[in-house]
Amino acid sequence: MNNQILKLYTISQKNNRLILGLMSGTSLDGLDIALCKIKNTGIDTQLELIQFETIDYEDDFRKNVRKIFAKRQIDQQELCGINAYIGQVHAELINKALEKWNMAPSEIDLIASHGQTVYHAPQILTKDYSLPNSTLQLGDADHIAVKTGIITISDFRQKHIAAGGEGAPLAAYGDYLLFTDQTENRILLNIGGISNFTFLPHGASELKAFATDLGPGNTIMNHYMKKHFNVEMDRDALIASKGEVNYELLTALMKEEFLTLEFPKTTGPELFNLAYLEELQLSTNTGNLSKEDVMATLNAFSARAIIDGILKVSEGLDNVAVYVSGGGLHNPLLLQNIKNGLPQYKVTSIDDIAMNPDAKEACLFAVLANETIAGSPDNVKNIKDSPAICMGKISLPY
Ligand SMILES: Nc1ncnc2c1ncn2[C@@H]1O[C@H](COP(=O)(O)OP(=O)(O)OP(=O)(O)O)[C@@H](O)[C@H]1O
Ligand SMILES: CC(=O)N[C@H]1[C@@H]2OC[C@@H](O2)[C@@H](O)[C@@H]1O[C@H](C)C(=O)O
Repeated sequence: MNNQILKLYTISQKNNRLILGLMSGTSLDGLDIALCKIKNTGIDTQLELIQFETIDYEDDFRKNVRKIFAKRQIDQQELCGINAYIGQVHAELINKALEKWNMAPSEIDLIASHGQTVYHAPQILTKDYSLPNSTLQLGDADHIAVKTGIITISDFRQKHIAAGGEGAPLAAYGDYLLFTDQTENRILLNIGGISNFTFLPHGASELKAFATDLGPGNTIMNHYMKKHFNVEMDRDALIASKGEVNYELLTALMKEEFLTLEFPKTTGPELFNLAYLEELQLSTNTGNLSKEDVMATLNAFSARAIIDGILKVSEGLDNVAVYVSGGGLHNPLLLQNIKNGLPQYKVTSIDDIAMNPDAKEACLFAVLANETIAGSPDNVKNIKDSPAICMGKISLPY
């Protein structure tokens, strides 16, 4: 027997597993690395975050990925190279983190690697029904396994699509296992590049859990800041706070068909991008707005799409709490706009239920890998409109 298969078997039998969850989101800010100690599987899963680090990407990395990111026309040679390149860079960043934490690769049981989404193409976005739902995450895990010496589980989204899903959001699986409460109806809102939530009805409810994307989180704001101020984000909403919302433009932004579709649904920067904004500025004659006013309007747009989604899912329910994670939590104006639209609910950081808001997505991939190795599809059969499956591919280092 290949000794790596034996090792994998041994890991699957362990009581506790040390799993490094990796997330590289659509904001391209950095690689989130969460070292998780995971005990048990299914609804008995217990996760302890041992270490967490976001290692910022170098500008060269962003430049390379942006050559193909969310673009319909690209150079195939670059696509091919960038797949290997991301795998190599991620492996280097993992080794750097382990060194910083004074840990040897042999102490880690598994890596759970999300990879870098470069294109997301569910049929509801493409409207091309001759091709199936599809999504592409790069950063080949064989590079990660070989360069770190750690067995790596990766590419989680393909099986979701193969089994009938859109490949996202996958957060429902981990959220359901970790955060379902017996009495509280929970909405776990994540504001990354794209905003999404997992709805977790309380334990005795007839309703089922599900996750859905809502609309733009930070993505259009980031792209606008890059183009007009050559920075990656509107840090602390300093620019948006100086502007005023333009309601004509906001109304036009809110008319996008995606926002009216039933849950669950997924989207990406393929739809919510600068071209989307610029077209609507033309059609509403708001091309001459100040940059501050545009940013204030974009901030209000992200908040409005989130508020509408939350109001829709929570209609008629009591004891509802909203727990926020992702980078958008650090945008004070965005959070205030969301709170203003939901005065009836408690809206707080997911820190309140013992999860680091910046580490959450990386931890969720560690939970998915834990299920792949030691769990069962039966553990996640109660999630609405999501196939009951364990996901991910296995890369062996030797
Ligand atoms: N201090 C801050 N002020 C304003 N915005 C911030 C701040 N800190 C983080 N952000 C926003 O959060 C973004 C990063 O969020 P996060 O890492 O959750 O996104 P992601 O994981 O890349 O996205 P996704 O979940 O959609 O894949 C930044 O690009 C920025 O827009
Ligand atoms: C295709 C893809 O990478 N989607 C991401 C993205 O970032 C947020 C939102 O869009 C969500 O659908 C998803 O990530 C989270 C982790 C998910 O799958 O739940």
